[in-house]
Amino acid sequence: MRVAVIQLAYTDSEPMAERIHRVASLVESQEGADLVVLPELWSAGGFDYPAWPDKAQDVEGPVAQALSEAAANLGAYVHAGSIIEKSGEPGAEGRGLWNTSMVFDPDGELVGTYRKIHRFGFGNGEPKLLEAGEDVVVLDFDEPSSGDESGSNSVKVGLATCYDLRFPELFRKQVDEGAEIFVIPAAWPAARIAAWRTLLQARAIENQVFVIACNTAGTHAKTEMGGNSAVISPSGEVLAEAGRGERVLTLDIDVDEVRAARESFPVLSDRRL
Ligand SMILES: O=C(O)CCC(=O)C(=O)O
Repeated sequence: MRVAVIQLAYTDSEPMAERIHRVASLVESQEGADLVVLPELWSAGGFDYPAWPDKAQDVEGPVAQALSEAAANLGAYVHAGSIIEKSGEPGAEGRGLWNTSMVFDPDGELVGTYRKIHRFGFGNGEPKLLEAGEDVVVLDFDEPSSGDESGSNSVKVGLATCYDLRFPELFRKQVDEGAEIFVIPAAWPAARIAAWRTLLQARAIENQVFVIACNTAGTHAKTEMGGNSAVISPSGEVLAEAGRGERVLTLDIDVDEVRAARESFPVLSDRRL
């Protein structure tokens, strides 16, 4: 499976409509990719809290339309990062806004959404403005190359977002639902990038999965983003890693390595529940 991780940089001065257009073109240019991944809240601005209500949209809004079209034109799965989702239903706390990831299939169909469960901000930002997601999401992707020995040719992909990375129990739940890859878009600041790198490796090692993590670059809302998007193997090897600036990481991963790692070192079967 060829993966393209688009570590996007943006500033406060780029209007949202232009950014959507730029990002959709970048996605479409990833020829040969089977899965393209974008960062968290790139359209609304990860730390631009005051802008969120105005930039909120539903899962059929401008970001969804542009990325659905890009996925279909490219013929690849696209994890569109996340949007500030505004829904007609208010939600448990009456706010009606969520930090929601969207995934499109190679026909451009929306095949999954994930509402971020752990809200970041310690009383400000997400906990003040957004609802918390409630559902663990693991999607089935068609594997592009031939299937494994059992004849199966689908891959199970678990979704999480940024701050969720600090909550290992979410990822264990995904593993219990069969996850072989975790896809994690983020707007993780430079100030804590050492923790990001360590936690990505930890989640890969302890769950024996591929981790595909797409962070934001650049500085917006006075917050410098940390970059260091990465793809990590089921044994914790960093297969590709970006630096601080805008960059696309492209590489092939073999999902059979997950099954092989779990067979040769069956640590998950030693869990005591
Ligand atoms: O946990 C962190 O240090 C960063 C989390 C974050 O920025 C987010 O979830 O948006």
